[in-house]
Order: sequence, then structure tokens, then C-alpha cells
Amino acid sequence: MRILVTGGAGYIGSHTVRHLLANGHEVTVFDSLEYGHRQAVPAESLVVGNLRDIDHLDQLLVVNRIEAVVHFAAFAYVGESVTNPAKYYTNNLIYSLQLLDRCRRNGIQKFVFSSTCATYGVPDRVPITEEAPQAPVNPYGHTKLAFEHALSDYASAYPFGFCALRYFNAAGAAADGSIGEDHTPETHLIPLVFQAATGKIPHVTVLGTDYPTPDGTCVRDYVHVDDLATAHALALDKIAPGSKLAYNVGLGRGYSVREVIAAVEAVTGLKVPVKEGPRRAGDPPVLVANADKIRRELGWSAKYDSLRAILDTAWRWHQSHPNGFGE
Ligand SMILES: NC(=O)c1ccc[n+]([C@@H]2O[C@H](COP(=O)([O-])OP(=O)(O)OC[C@H]3O[C@@H](n4cnc5c(N)ncnc54)[C@H](O)[C@@H]3O)[C@@H](O)[C@H]2O)c1
Ligand SMILES: O=c1ccn([C@@H]2O[C@H](COP(=O)(O)OP(=O)(O)O[C@H]3O[C@H](CO)[C@@H](O)[C@H](O)[C@H]3O)[C@@H](O)[C@H]2O)c(=O)[nH]1
Repeated sequence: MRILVTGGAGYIGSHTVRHLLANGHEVTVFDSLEYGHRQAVPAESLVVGNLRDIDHLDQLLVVNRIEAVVHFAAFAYVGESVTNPAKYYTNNLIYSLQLLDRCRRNGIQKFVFSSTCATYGVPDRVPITEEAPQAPVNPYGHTKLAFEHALSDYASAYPFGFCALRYFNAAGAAADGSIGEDHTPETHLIPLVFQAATGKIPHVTVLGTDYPTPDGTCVRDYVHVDDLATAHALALDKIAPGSKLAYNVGLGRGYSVREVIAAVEAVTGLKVPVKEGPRRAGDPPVLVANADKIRRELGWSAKYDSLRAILDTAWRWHQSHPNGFGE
């Protein structure tokens, strides 16, 4: 297939691009490089551009005869979305709607969207199934849910199908350590714990120790980026006109912040300096996927089925790239 991957130079995007290319697809990566990295994707696949330049994008859809779009490009700092919602509604919703409509006008019938477990807000039951109420608790989650609604309406009205993949917490790096997670600023737990272990930052702060969880810290479902990548390829095969697919992607097992820190200490053999701090606004206590539906319907399974296996790959990346992509 000829596939356009927006945000393909970012963390999850770059791992997915690698997987799609290995499977023989023709891939055009479209990324502004605001948060992505040129080195994360093959030079010949990359087009540097911004979703806001819709005519540039439209031209690519036509000239490269694109058949499917995988849409990662978005801003993803939950805290920033609260203080600057305009930035999030503009990039994640307005520009995404523009892209969606150009897909329709150009007859593109397959669309895979990076959604998130943040669309569930604070779930009343875990593990979370796809039927759980979607009630985001921050603007980031609102933008993602609003776009899911637009996709659904398009699939009802036009010859168009989509799959929304609701990722839980992406983690890990390519098995060979050649690409991995490098966000600036970094707010995600796992890379921060590695940075604290290796002395790049003085300590990691446990954000909240009074949650209603076994050890008082938040529980998350960490899923390897390469396993997210395979989910995209399976989704592309499944989508047909009229498809309205939505899948949770996680392992179905939760780890607390303290368990993550202990696991990084075990993987690295290093002591992680830790401080305890207050809760971060908007963090649900427990987010764990019920991922039975994607296993059943797409035949998806996780190659990395334990936190230890995921962290081994992240550690290889941090050792071989102590300064990330080094820009
Ligand atoms: N990381 C996670 O745990 C997680 C979980 C759930 C959902 N998601 C979603 O998955 C997607 C990818 O996440 P990630 O962690 O790889 O983020 P990322 O920031 O590494 O990747 C996003 C990429 O999109 C690009 N981009 C953003 N706005 C753009 C625009 N207007 N035009 C062109 N390019 C643009 C950025 O430069 C970046 O390379 C995002 O949509 C995010 O919301 C991530
Ligand atoms: O310095 C830190 C950073 C995080 N945490 C905690 O660690 C957990 C994981 O946090 P983080 O790695 O920031 O991931 P999430 O906040 O769970 O959010 C990520 O995962 C969401 C889906 O779960 C995506 O939608 C978001 O884009 C992505 O940032 C949370 O409980 C945080 O409170 C800490 O204790 N200390």
C-alpha cells in the first residue's frame, strides 16, 4: 500500500514507519520535526511539512497516490493542553479535520488514528473495555475524542473506513537500540527514571503517593512501541469502507510508579534517586486495558509481554544514545 504517515518522525510513528517499510509498504512520512527527529526515519521517506499547510499535504496525497493515512501528528502534553487548549484544539482537531476532509476529497478510504486511553477519563471500572464511557478529563483527551467522532460520522456518510487505536502507555525502543524515545521536554515516567538512574537528572519525582492503589502510586499499562507498530499494520489490513473500528492497545497488566522504578533498578543495576511529590492534576489512579478485542478481531499479540522485556529495550537505547538523537 502507498501510505502517508503524519508525525512519522516522532516516537511511536518512527517505529511504525520502520515496521511498515519492512512489510513492503511505500511510506511517505510527513512531519514538522517540532517534536520528531530527522534521524529516526529514512531520509528518502521524509517530507518536512506542517499539517497547517493543507495544500502541501493535499499535493502529497495526489502526487504520491496515497491509499491510506496513519495519523500520529499531534501535540501530546496533557498538562500543557490544560494551560494552552488553543494550541491543542488547533493542531489536534482543526488540522486533523482538514486532513480528514482532503482524504475524503481525494478518495482515500483507509485511515488509522492515534487515539488514547485518555479518552476514557477516570474509568469507573478496570480493565477498561472499548465500550466504557468516553469522558476525558483534559483538553488533550477532548481533542482526541472529538476527532474519533468526526471519523465515525465520515465513515457513516462516505466511502471511508477508519480504525482508532487507543494506546495505553507507549514504552521501550527498537530491539537493536537504534531508535527510541526522545522527547524535549520529557514528561513520561520511564525515560525520566532512566535519566535519574544514569545521573542525567538528579532524581525522579513520584507524583502522588496517596492514590487508592496497593502502594499509593498510579498504575499504568505499558505497551512496547513495536507492538503498537504491528497493531497499525493489522488495522490497515482490516479497514474497509464503512469500517468504524476502535481498539485498546495495552498488555492488560498494570504497574505502579514504584514498581517501574524498582524494575529499572533491576534492569540497570543502578540505584534510582527518588523524591516524593504531590499528585499531578488530571492523572487517573489506574489505567489498564482490556485488549481482548484487538486480539480477537485482528489477531494482535504482544511480542514484549512483560515490563522487564520492555525496559530491556529502553535500557539498550539509553546506553547507546545517552543524548537521544543528539540534536
Ligand atoms: N506516547 C504515548 O504513550 C501515547 C499514548 C496515547 C496516544 N499517543 C498519541 O500517539 C501519537 C504519537 O505520540 P508520540 O509519543 O510518538 O509523540 P511524538 O511527539 O513523539 O510524535 C508526534 C509527531 O507529530 C509531529 N507533529 C505534531 N504536530 C504536527 C503538525 N502540525 N504537522 C506535522 N507534524 C506534526 C511532531 O513533530 C512529532 O514528530 C500522538 O498522536 C499521541 O497523542 C501517545
Ligand atoms: O516524573 C514523573 C512522571 C510521571 N509520573 C507518573 O507516572 C505515570 C505515567 O505517566 P506518563 O509517563 O507521563 O504517562 P501518562 O500520564 O499516563 O500519559 C501518557 O499516556 C497517555 C495514555 O495513557 C497518553 O495519552 C499521553 O499522551 C501520554 O503522555 C503517571 O501516573 C504519572 O503520575 C511520575 O510519578 N513522575
